[in-house]
Amino acid sequence: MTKVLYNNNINEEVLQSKRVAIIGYGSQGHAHALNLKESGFDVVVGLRKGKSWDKAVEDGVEVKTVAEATAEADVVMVLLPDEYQPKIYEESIKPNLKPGNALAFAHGFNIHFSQIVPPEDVDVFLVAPKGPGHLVRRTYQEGAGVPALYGIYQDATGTATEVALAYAKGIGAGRAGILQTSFQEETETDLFGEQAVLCGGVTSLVKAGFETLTEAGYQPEVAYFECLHELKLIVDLMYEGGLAGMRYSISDTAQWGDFVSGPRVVNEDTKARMKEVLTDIQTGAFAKGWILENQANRPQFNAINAKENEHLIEKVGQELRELMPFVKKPVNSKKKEVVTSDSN
Ligand SMILES: NC(=O)C1=CN([C@@H]2O[C@H](COP(=O)(O)OP(=O)(O)OC[C@H]3O[C@@H](n4cnc5c(N)ncnc54)[C@H](OP(=O)(O)O)[C@@H]3O)[C@@H](O)[C@H]2O)C=CC1
Ligand SMILES: CC[C@](O)(C(C)=O)C(=O)O
Ligand SMILES: [Mg+2]
Ligand SMILES: [Mg+2]
Repeated sequence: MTKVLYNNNINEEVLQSKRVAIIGYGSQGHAHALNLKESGFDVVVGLRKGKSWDKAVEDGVEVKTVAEATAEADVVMVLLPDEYQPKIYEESIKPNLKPGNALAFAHGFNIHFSQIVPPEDVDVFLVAPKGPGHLVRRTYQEGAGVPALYGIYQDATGTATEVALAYAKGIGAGRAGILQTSFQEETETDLFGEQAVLCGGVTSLVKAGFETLTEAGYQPEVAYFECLHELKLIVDLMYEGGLAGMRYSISDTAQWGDFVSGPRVVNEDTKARMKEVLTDIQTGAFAKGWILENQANRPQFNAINAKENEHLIEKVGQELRELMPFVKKPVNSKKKEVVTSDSN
C-alpha cells in the first residue's frame, strides 16, 4: 500500500522560521491562511482591494498587495482561480520571487500545462487538499482534517519535501492522511474526479433522476428529497463505512435494486464516456478549451451557469431548505456571478 503520512511522521520545524504568503482568500485561501496561523505559522495574505481583502482584515489576518506579500515571504502559496494565475504570476509574483523561495500550488494545472514557468532557483511544490476549502477550514476547527496530496516539481534548495509536508500538516491534512503524488497525477486525477464523478457526474445523475420523476408527474418536492437531499445522508454512510457500510443501513429491497438497476444506469457505456473525458484531460484538450473559454470572457460558462440556476430543482430546493433551519446556509464568499474581462 502507498505510504500515508500523519502528524506524528512530520517535523514542521523547517516552516517555523519562514514567512508564508497565501495569495488569494477564497475557498482554499481563507482555509490555508487561518489554519496555518492557528497552527502557529507566520502568515501574510496577498490580495487586491475588494471583498476578500475586507474579509481577511475582518478575520484578523495580515493583508498586503500580492507583490508586497510575495516580496516578504519565503513560501508563496498561489490560491487564485486557476484561470487568472498566469497573469497575476507574471505581473506581481514572478518579479518578487527570490532565489531559495518556494512557490506552491493547491492544484497542478498551470505548472503541468506550462501556463506558469517558474525560475530554476526556487522550489516548486503542491499541497492539494482532497476537499473543498470551506471544509478544509470547518474540519480543522472541529479537530479533524481533509486529506491532501503533496508533490515536488522542483527542489532547488534540497528542502522542498520537508517544507511541503510541514505546510500540509499546518493546514490540518496530517490528521486525515498525506500522500505523495506528481504534478501530472494530481492534475489529471483531480480534473477527472471533479468532471466525471464528484461534480459533473453527480449533478448530471441528480438532475436526470429529478427530471425522470417530475416528468412522470410526481411532486417536485418529493423528487428533490429523493434525489438530492437524501444523497448527503447516503454519501455520509459511504464516507464512514464504504459501499458496504452504506448497504448495511439500507433495506435489502434497496440493496437488491442497487445491484440490479444501478448497472442499467451507469454501465460500460458510461465507463467508455468516462475514458473519453480522461483522454481529453490527458491530451490537454480540456485545458486548451478552458483557457480559450476564459480568453473569450466565458460565453459558454456564463450561459450554462445562468440556465442551471433556473432549473426547477434549484427553486424547489431553495424553498425546502429555508424550512430546514438545521441545514447550513451556503458559504457565499465564492463568486459565481457572471465574469467579465474587468473582473480580474
Ligand atoms: N475550491 C476548492 O475547494 C479547491 C481549489 N483548489 C485549487 O485552489 C486554487 C484556488 O481555488 P479557489 O479557492 O476555488 O479560488 P476562489 O475562486 O475561491 O478564490 C479566489 C480568490 O482569489 C482572489 N483574486 C482573484 N483575482 C485576483 C487578483 N487579480 N488579485 C488578487 N486576488 C485575486 C479573490 O479575491 P477577490 O475577492 O478580490 O476577487 C479570492 O480571494 C485553484 O488552484 C484551485 O484549483 C484545490 C482544491 C480544492
Ligand atoms: C471537486 C472539486 C475540486 O477539485 C475540489 C473541491 O477538490 C475543485 O477544484 O474545487
Ligand atoms: Mg479536487
Ligand atoms: Mg479541482
